[in-house]
Amino acid sequence: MPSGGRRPPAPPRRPAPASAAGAPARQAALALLAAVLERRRPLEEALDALPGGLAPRDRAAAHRIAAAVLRRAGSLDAVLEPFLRREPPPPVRAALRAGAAELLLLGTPAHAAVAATVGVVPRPFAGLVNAVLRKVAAEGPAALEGLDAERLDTPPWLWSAWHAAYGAAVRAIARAHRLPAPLDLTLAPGAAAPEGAEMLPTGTARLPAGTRITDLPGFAEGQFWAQDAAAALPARLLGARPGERVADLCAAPGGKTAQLAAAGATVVAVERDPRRLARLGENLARLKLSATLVEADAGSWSPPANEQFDAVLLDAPCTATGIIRRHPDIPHLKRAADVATMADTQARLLAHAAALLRPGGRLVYATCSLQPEEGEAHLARAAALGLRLDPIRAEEVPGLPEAITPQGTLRTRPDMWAERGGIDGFFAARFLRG
Ligand SMILES: C[S@@+](CC[C@H](N)C(=O)[O-])C[C@H]1O[C@@H](n2cnc3c(N)ncnc32)[C@H](O)[C@@H]1O
Repeated sequence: MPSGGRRPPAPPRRPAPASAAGAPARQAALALLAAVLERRRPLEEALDALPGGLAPRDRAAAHRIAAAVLRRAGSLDAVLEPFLRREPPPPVRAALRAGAAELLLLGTPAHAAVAATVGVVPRPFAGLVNAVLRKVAAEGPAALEGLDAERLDTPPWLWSAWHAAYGAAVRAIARAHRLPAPLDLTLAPGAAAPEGAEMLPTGTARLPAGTRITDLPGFAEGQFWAQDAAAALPARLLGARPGERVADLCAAPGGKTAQLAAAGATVVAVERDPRRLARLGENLARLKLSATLVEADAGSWSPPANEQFDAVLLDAPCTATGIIRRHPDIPHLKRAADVATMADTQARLLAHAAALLRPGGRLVYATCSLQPEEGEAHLARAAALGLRLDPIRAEEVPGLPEAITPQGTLRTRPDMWAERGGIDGFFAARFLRG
C-alpha cells in the first residue's frame, strides 16, 4: 500500500461500556488505583496481579476506569472538592475518583455509576459517596468544563520542566495525555496491514485506541508487533543492513530487536531483567525472528572475544515521560529527582556503548523521555567519548519535519501529529565513532 494511504475503515471496535461491568470490575479498579497511588507500583504490574479468575470484560473495565482516574486525577479532585468537608480515607477518595470518572469521562449512566460505586465502599461511607456522586452527576459536567484541566492533570514539576523546554507547547503536550493512544503496529517485511489500519508516512500501521492486538488476524502468525510510530524510528535511523553485527542494548520487550533482525542484521540483544528477556524471546519466536539473547547489565557487558560491532542501538532506561499517553501511571510514579538519577545511568550506558563500536561504526542513542537531561544533554558527553553526531535528515522521517532539531537530532512530542492521533515523545541521536 502506498505510504500515507488509507484502507476502507473497518467497523470500529468499541470497548464495552464500564456500565456493562459489575462490582468485580469496580473492586479491581480500586485495587489498581491503590497499587499505583498508595504503593507506587506500575499499573501493568498491578494488572498482572489481579485475580486470575476475573472475567476479561471486568479486567478491561477496571483498567479503563483506573486509567481514566490516573489521567485526570487533578481535574476529578477539583470537581469533588466543593462536595467534601474533610479528607476521606484513601480507599474512599479512590472510589469517589473512580465514580466521578465513570460519570464525567466514561459515559456510565448516573444511576449505574452511583449504585456500583456505593456498593464497593465500606458501609459507613456509603451515604457520603452516594450524596457526593449524585452532586457530581448533576453539577460535575459544568464544573469540569471550567477547569484548567491541562495544568491540574500535570504534576507541577513536569509542567515547569516542559514549559522550560518547549514553551507554550506544554499545554498541547498535557492535552495529548488526556486520551488513550491508538494501537500502532510495525509490520513484518512483506506483511499487509490489518484491515482498517491507517498507514502513517513513516511506515507504521495505526488502528484506533482500544483495539486488541491479539484479536487481529495475522497476530499469531507474526505479521506485526505493537510499537508506537515514534518508537519505531530509532532502529530505522540506525539503518542496519543484512549481515551487519548489531548490539541492541536494553532490549526488552524487543520491538527494536525485531526491527533490526527483520532488516537482516545479526543481532545481540542485551537485557538485564530476566523476565523481560524471556518476554523478548517469546516475542521473537512469534515473529519467527532470531537474535542472540544475553542477560546482562549493558553498562558492563563484554561480548565474547571483545568483539566490536558495526552498529549499536542504546534504547536507554529513562523516566518514560514521553509515553504517558500509553502509561498514565507515570506522572504518579516518577519524581523530579528521578531525572538526574536516570541521566547518570544513561551516561554510564552511553560510555560503554561507545566502547562496543568498531571505528566508523554507528550508534543510535534513544530515550522515551521528554526531559532534555535524558536527551539533548547527552550530546556533549557523546562528543567527549569520540562520537561524532551524524545529523538526521528530514527525509528519513517522512511527514514529521517538525521532529528534526536544528542540530540534527530527533525530538518527537505527544502533541505532534495531533490530527492523526499523536505520537509518543522520543529523543534520538545518531553518532559515528571516529
Ligand atoms: C526503554 S526499555 C527498552 C525497550 C526496548 N528497546 C524495545 O524496543 O522494546 C528499557 C529496558 O532496559 C532494561 N534495562 C535497564 N537498565 C539496564 C541495564 N543496565 N542493562 C541492560 N538492560 C537494562 C529494562 O529492563 C528495560 O527492559
